[in-house]
Amino acid sequence: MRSCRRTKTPSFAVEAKENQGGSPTSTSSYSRISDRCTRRSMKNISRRSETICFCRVACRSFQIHKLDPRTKEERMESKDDEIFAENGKTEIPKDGSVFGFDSLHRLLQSSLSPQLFQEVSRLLLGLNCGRALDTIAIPEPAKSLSSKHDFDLQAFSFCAEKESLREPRIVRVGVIQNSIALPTTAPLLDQKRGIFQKLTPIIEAAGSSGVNILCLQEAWMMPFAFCTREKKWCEFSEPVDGESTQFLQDFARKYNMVIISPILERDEKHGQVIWNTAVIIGNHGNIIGKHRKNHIPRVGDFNESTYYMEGNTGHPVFETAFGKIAVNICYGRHHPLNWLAFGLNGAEIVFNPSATVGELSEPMWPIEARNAAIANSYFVCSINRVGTEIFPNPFTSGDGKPQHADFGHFYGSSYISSPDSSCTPSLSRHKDGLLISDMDLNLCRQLKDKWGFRMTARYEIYADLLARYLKPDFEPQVISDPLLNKKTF
Ligand SMILES: NC(=O)NCCC(=O)O
Repeated sequence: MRSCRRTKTPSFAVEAKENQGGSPTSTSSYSRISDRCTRRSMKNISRRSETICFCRVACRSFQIHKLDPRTKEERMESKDDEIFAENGKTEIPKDGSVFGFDSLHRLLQSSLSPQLFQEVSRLLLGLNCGRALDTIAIPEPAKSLSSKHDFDLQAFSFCAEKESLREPRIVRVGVIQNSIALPTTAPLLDQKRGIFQKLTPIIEAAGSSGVNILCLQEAWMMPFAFCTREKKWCEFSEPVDGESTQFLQDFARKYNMVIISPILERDEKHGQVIWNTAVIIGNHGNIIGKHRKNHIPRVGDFNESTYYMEGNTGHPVFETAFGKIAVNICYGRHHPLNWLAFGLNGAEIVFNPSATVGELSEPMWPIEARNAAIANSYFVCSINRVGTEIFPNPFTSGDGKPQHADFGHFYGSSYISSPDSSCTPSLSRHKDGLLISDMDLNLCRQLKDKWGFRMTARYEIYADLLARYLKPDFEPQVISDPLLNKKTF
């Protein structure tokens, strides 16, 4: 078991700050306030003190502080010309970044004074055991893999209170987000092998950092071609013990690591039926079991029901060497009962491997998994793929949009939520990444004891409602105001 120590100035944090140009604030930084910014901020604020305060925050948001790597002096670049076009409208960067930053968190870190950033982070990410999450020092081999192969690498640690009768149960979890390796026009086998090759250094980084449980993104071994409705993409499907599983089994054995591998599954024993499945590979390289996605999207270009069936594996929890885990695949995150069922079966960590795009779901992304972690007293690891995948033939989805050849931007932003409502910052919005987190699983029971959600849940009244609701003669319990349809004057 790892010990859960609080380090004062983790070297990784300092480095990350330098990389992001997060230099300390000086008052002179505020003096370069652009006319445009001043006009904009003054428009709606009348009181002088408020105006100054607002200007400072707003204008710093559009100025980028960078440390010159040679002189270590602060350079400041104004970004507002890049952000606002002539007509005053924002231009969304095509690369998927947040105006040149990997994430909103990093934009804020670079733009706010350290004190403001600390308070903003507290409000956005919450506190774990009353404190901001610690970063953990990442081993050198992983750091050099991340610089060589240009993937985002972040690591945090969730603590629990010390208990008198139980030892801490700290596990190290890793999640990987990635873009595809080759264009969707390349031969299918090359595409799949290209992804294997791309993922190898990221998985190596996880293994060499001592990750105990690693999860990849939904259908990681193929482009997310389900928008097209073309049947040729079915060729990517594999049996549970197929090539992709074998590829990962080697890493599981090498690093004594449980690996969750979400694939497109072909069930050769049942008439070639296709499923969206997570294979759970044990830390000895054995296959512990599988879970098939329960809820299939019927939204936008997510035409997934053309390809695979609604899962028939229930809500299994897999008892592994490192804890009880479950997998709620992508669209299942919109279904609170799906989350609940994994919790009722005793999950301590639920992984949510996903593939979703900005226009559709980005405002929901930071909320749903975090809410599930709180409501069910378990950890949730949310993973989303990255990049824009362009397909050879344009398609439509009956929603009035002109034909197009891509889903839109998969916005990455993988993150981890804790039952105490705190969460990590998210990985990059546009780059591959590995997010590592230590978590003391004792926190799950501690939160159950604190909030008593299980004890106050009143499942019987909901079981009764659901049983009635499922009957064809169900009548909703609505009590109408008797005066509704009467004239009262
Ligand atoms: N892969 C998948 O189920 N996507 C649906 C879109 C969403 O849930 O955001």
